[in-house]
Amino acid sequence: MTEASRSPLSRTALSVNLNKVALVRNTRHLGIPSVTRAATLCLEAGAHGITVHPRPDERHIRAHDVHDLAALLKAWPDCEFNIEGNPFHNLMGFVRELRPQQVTFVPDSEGQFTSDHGWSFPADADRLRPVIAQARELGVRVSLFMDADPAQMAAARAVGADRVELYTEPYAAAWHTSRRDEQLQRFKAAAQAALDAGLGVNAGHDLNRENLTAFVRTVPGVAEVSIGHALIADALELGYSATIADYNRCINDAFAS
Ligand SMILES: CC(=O)[C@@H](O)[C@H](O)COP(=O)(O)O
Ligand SMILES: NCC(=O)COP(=O)(O)O
Repeated sequence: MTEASRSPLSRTALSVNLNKVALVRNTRHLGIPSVTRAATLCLEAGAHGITVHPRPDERHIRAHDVHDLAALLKAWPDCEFNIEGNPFHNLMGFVRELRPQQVTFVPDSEGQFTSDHGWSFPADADRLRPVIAQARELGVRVSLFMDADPAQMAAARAVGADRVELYTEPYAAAWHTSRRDEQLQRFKAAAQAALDAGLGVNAGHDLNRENLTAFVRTVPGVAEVSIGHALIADALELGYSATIADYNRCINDAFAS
């Protein structure tokens, strides 16, 4: 995969979350499926980045995976490494040591089943400000995981964040219901408020091949989507190459006139 054949980054970047590859790997002591092999195949197929969420209980991504992926991504200078997690648990050590291109702060508790809400302002402002400053001083872009609430975006900017990641599960859950359009409008308003506040916009959680095109078409300025659960499930059936090609098609369809 050359820079010329990768979808141009002026469009929405696809960052592949590899948590679920590690989850399967961890059920045996055989090292398969390999997280680094999965990353290589996804990047070769045209993904723009790799995301991991090393939870404190190491149920899926383990500390060595984060180090291995950081080393691997050095060979892919046009691609980004995005590490997600709670900056008040285990995340900042990875940030200081590995300096990924992006870190996404997520307000999960230890042992949380999966991410299900964003930061809340003004409640979280004072504790977030110093950790955001630390990461940015290390040259790491900071994205805050946020519910799609337009009223929260200026506060996210005021604490120093570069981007927000809109938590898309409510949109994905509404996809097969009459609330789909209402959710799309809600995310559109939140993204516009973020852009107006000077923030970049990322999005993720339960995005899939059904709901991705409408999201990227309707919600303004989405710089990056991070997708794991559905994408890895698709890859079990289609293989990584065909799966990444189809997710990039979903994104490109959003920009087709
Ligand atoms: C922040 C976010 O939405 C994802 O990282 C999601 O939490 C995936 O984590 P799991 O794979 O552990 O569900
Ligand atoms: N930030 C969201 C992410 O990385 C993947 O979420 P999901 O697609 O596994 O729900």
